[in-house]
Amino acid sequence: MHALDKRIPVTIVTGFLGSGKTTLLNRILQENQGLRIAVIVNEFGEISIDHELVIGAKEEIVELANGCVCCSVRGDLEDAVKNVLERTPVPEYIIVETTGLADPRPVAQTFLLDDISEQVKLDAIVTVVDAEQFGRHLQTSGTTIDQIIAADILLLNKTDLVNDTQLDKIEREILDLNPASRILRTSHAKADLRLLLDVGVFQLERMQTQHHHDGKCHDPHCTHENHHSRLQDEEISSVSFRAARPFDYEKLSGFMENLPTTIFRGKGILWIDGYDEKLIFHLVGDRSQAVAADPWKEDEVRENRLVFIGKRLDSERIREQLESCLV
Ligand SMILES: Nc1nc2c(ncn2[C@@H]2O[C@H](COP(=O)(O)OP(=O)(O)OP(=O)(O)O)[C@@H](O)[C@H]2O)c(=O)[nH]1
Repeated sequence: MHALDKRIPVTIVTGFLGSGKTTLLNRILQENQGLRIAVIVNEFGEISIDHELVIGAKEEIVELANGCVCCSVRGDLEDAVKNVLERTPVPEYIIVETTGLADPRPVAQTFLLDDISEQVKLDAIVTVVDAEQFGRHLQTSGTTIDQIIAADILLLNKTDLVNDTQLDKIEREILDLNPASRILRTSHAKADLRLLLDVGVFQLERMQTQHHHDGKCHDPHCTHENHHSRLQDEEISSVSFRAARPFDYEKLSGFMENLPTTIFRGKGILWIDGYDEKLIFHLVGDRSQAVAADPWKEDEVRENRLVFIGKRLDSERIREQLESCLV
């Protein structure tokens, strides 16, 4: 901590869907066990899943399950920050993980409000970039560009999935958009946390001078409607599915192998017939992964929770198909 400034540092972690934000968050929580970190997560979609995917420090997590992504989150975020500041003992550090579809700048504005900035100082906006999906993400959503432009620090993540030539090319593209950003290359978000936390690199000027590339939302107090309609322009939506019965493994595998290509992110906590463990499911682009987690606890109500995010999704059809995979 800087000796003269006693305010609590805040890091905003942003980055497109599936880029590795929660992976980074878990790394920070695991490696910084001595530090009292409060975490505020905000996710896209009505079903809360992220909460469970963040390891440890559960009681320190405040979740903003607002179903939408955006600017209107500021009111909720303000409340969440105030709530965190009222805790005893007060946290020594705050991390906010935005949804993959959020422009981090309105989130950052919250920390510049007078009553909050007395106690809290914005340390850095950290943007996680998925090196493998970078090109696709740029095409999918203008938000990717917003997130890169807003970054003080960029984590070029998933370096294990692409070669050095590709990484150099992405780095050049990033620097074209944001020449002042610091870029750290990482695999599984393994960054040196000394370069990431409490580094004091947030630049107010960046927020004031650089505006949206698409001509929308120039006002820092931009409205929910504004951002919401932008998502509609981009036709991005989410489909949530919840069921109190288990999935049949074979049927579900068949469904997952034939997902529409317009889905670019999926995640879920799965209850599979015959398995005692929860299965954590991730889909990013066309790469999917299912990992066994802790067993269901005896007093825990078993259920399936899944969310898919993509463009022009036929939600009825996806729900029907999932329904037919249940036992
Ligand atoms: N191969 C590889 N996989 C990674 C890396 N980082 C994260 N992943 C995987 O990518 C998937 C998504 O990671 P998350 O950390 O959940 O991504 P996120 O940005 O929090 O996702 P959203 O909350 O949906 O925006 C998971 O399956 C991770 O295990 C990496 O560097 N390499």
